[in-house]
Amino acid sequence: MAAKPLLELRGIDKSFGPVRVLHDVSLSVYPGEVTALVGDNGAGKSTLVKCISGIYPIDAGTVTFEGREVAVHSPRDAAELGIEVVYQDLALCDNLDIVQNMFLGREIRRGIALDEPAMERLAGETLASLSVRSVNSLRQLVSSLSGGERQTVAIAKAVLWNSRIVILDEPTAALGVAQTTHVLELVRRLADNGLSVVLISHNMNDVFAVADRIAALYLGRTAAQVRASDVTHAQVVELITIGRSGNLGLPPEAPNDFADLLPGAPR
Ligand SMILES: Nc1ncnc2c1ncn2[C@@H]1O[C@H](COP(=O)(O)OP(=O)(O)OP(=O)(O)O)[C@@H](O)[C@H]1O
Repeated sequence: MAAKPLLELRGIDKSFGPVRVLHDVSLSVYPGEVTALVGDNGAGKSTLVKCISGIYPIDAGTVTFEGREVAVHSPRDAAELGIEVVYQDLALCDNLDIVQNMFLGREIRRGIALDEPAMERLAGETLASLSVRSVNSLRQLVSSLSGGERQTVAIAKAVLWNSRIVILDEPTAALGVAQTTHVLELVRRLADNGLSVVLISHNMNDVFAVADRIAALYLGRTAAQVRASDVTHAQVVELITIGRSGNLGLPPEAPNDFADLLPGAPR
């Protein structure tokens, strides 16, 4: 596993008017790893992701990408860094087919016409590189796909655009058991291919099935960022519900960032 984070957030604050939603949040995202971002409803996960993806400006804090401080002022800035977010509901257009969805807004042209064969080839290659065999035809309308296939196409779309960091917002929330397994396998494969994956999830089984690292938010603060292999389900539930876990081996008064000093954390 790589020792240096690809993306590092430090001291992130974000308020909406008088409501302070993120306070001094830290997050480190490593290449080749799945980082699960967990927290109760309203903990600030979506807001943090919107800050990372340039939708919301941060009020304070630093964002470092490959060791260099960056300013992400817009989704375009984020896309240029290779940060792609796959939202559960908004990821695809039902009335378009798989190829059209994967190239929406970034179509390949040949003269004034769309280069359909090139787009079809690239879409097919991307799906194949992710070992996706479940879609019958690249020209199938997305409305005819199952929930799991839709997530697969949405994730493949992010990969197609040379993403370095793929942020998945509850990708299995609407899926049954078998489809959840497929999507989690795909998530793991993305990381094994060297991408950084951030997985927002409320499902501890999913988290422990694929995550290398778990970042927990509690009431807009970082409760801890730990290796998944160093914690139990019960400890993560404590981090989510009361903001700390007495059994993490941290001194009781330690600031949450000390979680980085847990055994196995990168130095
Ligand atoms: N645009 C906004 N204006 C004011 N408050 C907001 C805004 N967006 C989010 N909030 C508040 O910020 C807090 C964090 O919300 P956020 O959606 O980031 O949490 P979350 O962890 O993603 O929750 P969930 O798991 O329910 O999606 C909530 O109290 C929410 O009401």
